[in-house]
Amino acid sequence: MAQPASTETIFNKPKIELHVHLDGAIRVKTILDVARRRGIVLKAENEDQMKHLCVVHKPVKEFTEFLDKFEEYMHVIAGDREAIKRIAYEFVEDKSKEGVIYVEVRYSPHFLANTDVEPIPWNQKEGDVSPSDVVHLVNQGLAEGERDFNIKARSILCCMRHMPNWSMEVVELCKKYKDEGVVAIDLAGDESINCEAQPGHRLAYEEAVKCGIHRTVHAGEGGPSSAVKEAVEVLKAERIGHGYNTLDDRVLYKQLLEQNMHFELCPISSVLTAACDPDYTKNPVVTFKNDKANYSLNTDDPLIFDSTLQLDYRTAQEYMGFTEEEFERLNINSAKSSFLPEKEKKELVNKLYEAYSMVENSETA
Ligand SMILES: O=c1[nH]cnc2c1ncn2[C@@H]1O[C@H](CO)[C@@H](O)[C@H]1O
Repeated sequence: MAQPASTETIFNKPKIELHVHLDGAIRVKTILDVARRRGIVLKAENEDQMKHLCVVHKPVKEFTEFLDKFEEYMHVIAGDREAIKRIAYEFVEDKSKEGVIYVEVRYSPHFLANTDVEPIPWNQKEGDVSPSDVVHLVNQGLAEGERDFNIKARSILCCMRHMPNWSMEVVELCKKYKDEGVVAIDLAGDESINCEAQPGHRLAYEEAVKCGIHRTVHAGEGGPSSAVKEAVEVLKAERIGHGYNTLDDRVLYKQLLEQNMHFELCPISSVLTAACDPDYTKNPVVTFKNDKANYSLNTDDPLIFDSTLQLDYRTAQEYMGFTEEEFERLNINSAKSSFLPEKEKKELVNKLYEAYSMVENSETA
């Protein structure tokens, strides 16, 4: 994989990030600290060794090879109240250092729980941290981070493709914690195993529509364009996670461009998960940009890709022809496509106009 040559800071201005997994954005040091405190023996003794276990350096052969990386460390954090709160807090600090002023972070509450979850994930013993406790702990960590680092952080709860039985609980948690910063539901995991959404997912998304919970869906990343169509038409997705393979269906793509559908694009992730061609100049992100689509640029899983938002922006600039103007345009579109209530969204958009010294103009996007 080509690595950008320059080290200068690209687009050193306020940014929005809409697609990043909390459990794919944990500090390596934190994994080691928590393992030590809990007496969990890892295959790694230091940060370098741990990084070696968690990081995908070149495009994987199978998407599952990427998802398997989570197995290296999730059992360390899951079921531990202090650790769950800590990763959320540290996440906000890391994002503030990257110049992000608004972030929507996503995770599966079930993946971090050790009770009231069937099956209990990561070979954990039963404990006392339920999916609901997880959401409350993450909310606390994010709120403390917001206060200390002066950025706004909201969260999205993930259903998992292979666990349709969890999805109704996920939407119930979205409802329960609406006032604590949970803004939407997502469907993540391996699309290729289970491309058509199971009834459990469909029912959860119907409930989300009914209750005014915002919706995004991972689709058209490893899966085909039909998964994107289903996400939009059946699951009523308001944004698409990744969506690269939408481009295979020109009619659908044109329709989504006309609808101003927001695509949550993740350049480095798209190459390392082998969703896209390893040659960045041929990446679908270039087409979305050239067509002036509505999209965001995101890290997805910075721990696993050993990346930062800066690296995604630099890659976009060096290999995909991104300009300062395009970075501004896409961030304004990202703010407009955020799942914030209208008033807060407007404030966020205005903050960007101000930071970019632009006059508000509804034609800009
Ligand atoms: O790029 C991705 N595509 C699909 N699923 C993903 C991706 N990155 C992470 N996860 C999955 O979402 C879960 C909740 O955060 C993660 O545990 C991982 O299994």
